[in-house]
Amino acid sequence: MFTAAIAGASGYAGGEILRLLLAHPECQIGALCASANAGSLLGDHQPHLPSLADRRLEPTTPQVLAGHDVVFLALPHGASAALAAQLPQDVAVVDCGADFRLADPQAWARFYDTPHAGTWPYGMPELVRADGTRARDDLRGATRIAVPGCYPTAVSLALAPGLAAGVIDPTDVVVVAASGTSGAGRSLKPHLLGAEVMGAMSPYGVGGVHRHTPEIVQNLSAAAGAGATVSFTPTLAPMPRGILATCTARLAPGVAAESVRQAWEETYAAEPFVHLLPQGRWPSTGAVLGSNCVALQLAVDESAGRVVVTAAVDNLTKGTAGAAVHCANLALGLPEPTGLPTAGVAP
Ligand SMILES: NC(=O)C1=CN([C@@H]2O[C@H](COP(=O)(O)OP(=O)(O)OC[C@H]3O[C@@H](n4cnc5c(N)ncnc54)[C@H](OP(=O)(O)O)[C@@H]3O)[C@@H](O)[C@H]2O)C=CC1
Ligand SMILES: CC(=O)N[C@@H](CCC(=O)OP(=O)(O)O)C(=O)O
Repeated sequence: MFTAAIAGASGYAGGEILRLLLAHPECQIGALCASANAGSLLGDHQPHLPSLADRRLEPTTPQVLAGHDVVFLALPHGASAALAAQLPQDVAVVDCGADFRLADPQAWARFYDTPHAGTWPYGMPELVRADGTRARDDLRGATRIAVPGCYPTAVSLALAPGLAAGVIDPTDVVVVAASGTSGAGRSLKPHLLGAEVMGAMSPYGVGGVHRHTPEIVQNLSAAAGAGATVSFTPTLAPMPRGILATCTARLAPGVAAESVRQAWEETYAAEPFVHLLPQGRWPSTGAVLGSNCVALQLAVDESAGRVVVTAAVDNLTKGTAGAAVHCANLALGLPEPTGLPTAGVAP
């Protein structure tokens, strides 16, 4: 058994971590923390978690969080570093924010307005790298882990196999992805007013300025073993959760179209949470809601000379909380799939 504290328990990511931990056979849920909402009941914020409704939220302090085996941080960017620095090194800290995801301080400075906090092992276990290792190799027994962003999860798992196998060109990657509105968190944002979001799709962060761009570049470069160039355009879709990423890359010279799929089949054959769908069936956000899986499909567009890979994830499950629990399992030496759902909620 392990004990877990959750900072950010009143938010979307914190709520999803709690939903998963309630079904985790090895977890005992400890302190639940918030900021402005400290003192209120969890049931005021997470009505879908009735068994925890009467738990009172505590202030987010190192004293409250220490004394647990695992601390999940689901806080706004910039809030994790000071807190983590005051937690004992033997506590496994799993951070859902961006603070420790990027290795390059200059890339951080171009996209974020807080000082670069540092770099922790990157919590995308299935990510394959050019040297054949996977990111999980850095996560077993780790006590500090940076959980990936939701778009980088979909895009990196979609393209890494082809890059690592050299069948697609890392210098010409184009991604357009649609996200549900929960990706933006719970706090009020004018562009997310219901009347404006419902019934409309719109792009944002256009022109290479979205802060997930350097994280995607970092992952695709690690997979390719060479610098990747990525044009990434996010769009907002009228749905509460889910991401559908359409990723295309130029077919590498001399690669036969019919040999392309093999790279994905071999990379993910033994991965419980990455599903390359049978040929002809395409991913849908509706099929992965509440599940810790990414669904993938690919096709070769021979007239354009490009490989098209589509990925669907639930931004709050595989895209955040599921990855966080998966990482905690690795940190604690538990079987990786413990407590994690592969079944979604449909329709
Ligand atoms: N939503 C998503 O799909 C994804 C989110 N993430 C990351 O997870 C983190 C949380 O996101 P999300 O749950 O969506 O955000 P929310 O806005 O829904 O929740 C934020 C939580 O953090 C608490 N909080 C705010 N400021 C502080 C502070 N200074 N100190 C302590 N606690 C604080 C809030 O408490 P209170 O209610 O008291 O204000 C609330 O519990 C972010 O870093 C986000 O980038 C990562 C991938 C995907
Ligand atoms: C729809 C929407 O607004 N999505 C968020 C992504 C949230 C997320 O995954 O990422 P972080 O952990 O890096 O914040 C955005 O585009 O900023």
